[in-house]
Amino acid sequence: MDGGDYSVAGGVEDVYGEDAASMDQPVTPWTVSVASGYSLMRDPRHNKGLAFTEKERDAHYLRGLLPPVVLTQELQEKKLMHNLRQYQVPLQRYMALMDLQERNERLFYKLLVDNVEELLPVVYTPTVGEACQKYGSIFRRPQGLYVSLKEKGKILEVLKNWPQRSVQVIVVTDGERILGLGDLGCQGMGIPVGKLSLYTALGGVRPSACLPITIDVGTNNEKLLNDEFYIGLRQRRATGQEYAELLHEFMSAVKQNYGEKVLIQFEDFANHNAFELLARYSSSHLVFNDDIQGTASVVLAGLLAALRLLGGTLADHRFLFLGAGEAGTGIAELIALEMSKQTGNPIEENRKKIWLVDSRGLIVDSRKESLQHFKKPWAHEHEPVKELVDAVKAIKPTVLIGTSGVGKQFTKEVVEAMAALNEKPLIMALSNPTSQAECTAEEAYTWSEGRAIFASGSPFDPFEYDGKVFVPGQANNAYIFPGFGLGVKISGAIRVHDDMLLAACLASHLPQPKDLVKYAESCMYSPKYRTYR
Ligand SMILES: O=C([O-])CC(=O)C(=O)O
Ligand SMILES: [Mg+2]
Repeated sequence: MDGGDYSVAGGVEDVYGEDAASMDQPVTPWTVSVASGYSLMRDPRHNKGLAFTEKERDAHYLRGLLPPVVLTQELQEKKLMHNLRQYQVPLQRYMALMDLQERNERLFYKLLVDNVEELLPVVYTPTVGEACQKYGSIFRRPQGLYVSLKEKGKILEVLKNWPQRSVQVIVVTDGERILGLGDLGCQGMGIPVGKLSLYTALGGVRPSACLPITIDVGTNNEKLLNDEFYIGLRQRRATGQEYAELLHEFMSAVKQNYGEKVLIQFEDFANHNAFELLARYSSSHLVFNDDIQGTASVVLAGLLAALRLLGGTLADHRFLFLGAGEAGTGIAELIALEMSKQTGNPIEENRKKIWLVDSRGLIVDSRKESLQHFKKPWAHEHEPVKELVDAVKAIKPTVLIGTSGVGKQFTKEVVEAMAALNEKPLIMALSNPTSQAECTAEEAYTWSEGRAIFASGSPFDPFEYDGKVFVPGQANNAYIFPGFGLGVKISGAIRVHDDMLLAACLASHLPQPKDLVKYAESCMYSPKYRTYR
């Protein structure tokens, strides 16, 4: 396939001329009719602000609606970055960026693409967590689609209210476990919105193909239930059959409305629903659970990279997790699977090298009866151990991974125990946002006397210890889902398999990807302004 062949496998045709593939051709700024004048300026998808050219101002009835100057997109970008940097409070930057997204979508993505490192922590973790907590107060224009219990029996109609027809990726949450912050109910919407902005900025999936959805079945968060600015249903969470029926109607309606090939990313569901939803719909829909599968791929990729520093193969190491939910068991299982690929040993054997601690202590066989099903494969033979630090001393792991959603659990004692056992202890504090990280970068480096290899879910600044600068790694599923999603879309896949996740962590093992890269690029959205005829 050469660069000029843009036939797309996944039913992902560039109807609105948004992709790099059609950059050189002028386009008609379609809304329902041709947008012009005032309405063109108010349409975030087509608005260019002061960058409308003289010709466009004449042709599209914009004369007088704008001051005389014509700016380049680059100058607009420079101005906006300057303005953003004036805000000291991250939430103010978040709100300014959301305003920009609603005003001038291409400029928003231009900023995001050109300043990823600086803006990722604003539109995404950790600031998005605070935004969700305060969503009711900072709420301006609604983003995404809200499906609540009120819409039961009418979900297909709700989907049809969404203005875009060519949706390719849906990120959906029910808000029950937003990052490590717990149940934020309907205010979880910030998460699908943030995730999908990365689908566009990092994965090149065009904005019109992205649909953020929040399913509101109530909340058990008392604070929100009593908050006069809360935006969701003011009732406790529906569970059991009522919950399952709403989700089933939703999943069926999505397939009916958007077809077999729409990618549905489950995000921040509570453990008790996440595993079940993934199992239930993975054979009938193109579904992907970011917290289970996305996190697992990124962490495995990180481990494989870290092995170059640690030495040995995966199977030579012992792993201890704090947290046995979606992320913990997802990562553990993918590690075991990769060990099997490498050694040929049965997966049951490999699981024995991986130990998990939950809120009740080390997961051991004597607890098996009372364990939730996703924890059972990790119940190995051992006497009960209550405290993490004792589990470290008993199991002697080379790798310690935090996925507990609870901050400050890797205490000085725990890190010191890891450092006493290992020349280079590998410590991953993956819970988000920063407040929930099991330890900070500074703590990991200091308490291990500069010997730890450290990665976290939320970003930490480089840290200087004993005259040496340590740059922490970030192991966040943001490093995989946008590219993974793009790959799924352009390959036309209709189901997600574990092998695809392994392939995503081992991308350097793929055959020469020269033409594939060209092809992928041609399918990717470009935030540069288009010329309007
Ligand atoms: O959103 C993030 O930063 C990573 C993630 O999926 C989570 O913490 O649930
Ligand atoms: Mg998540």
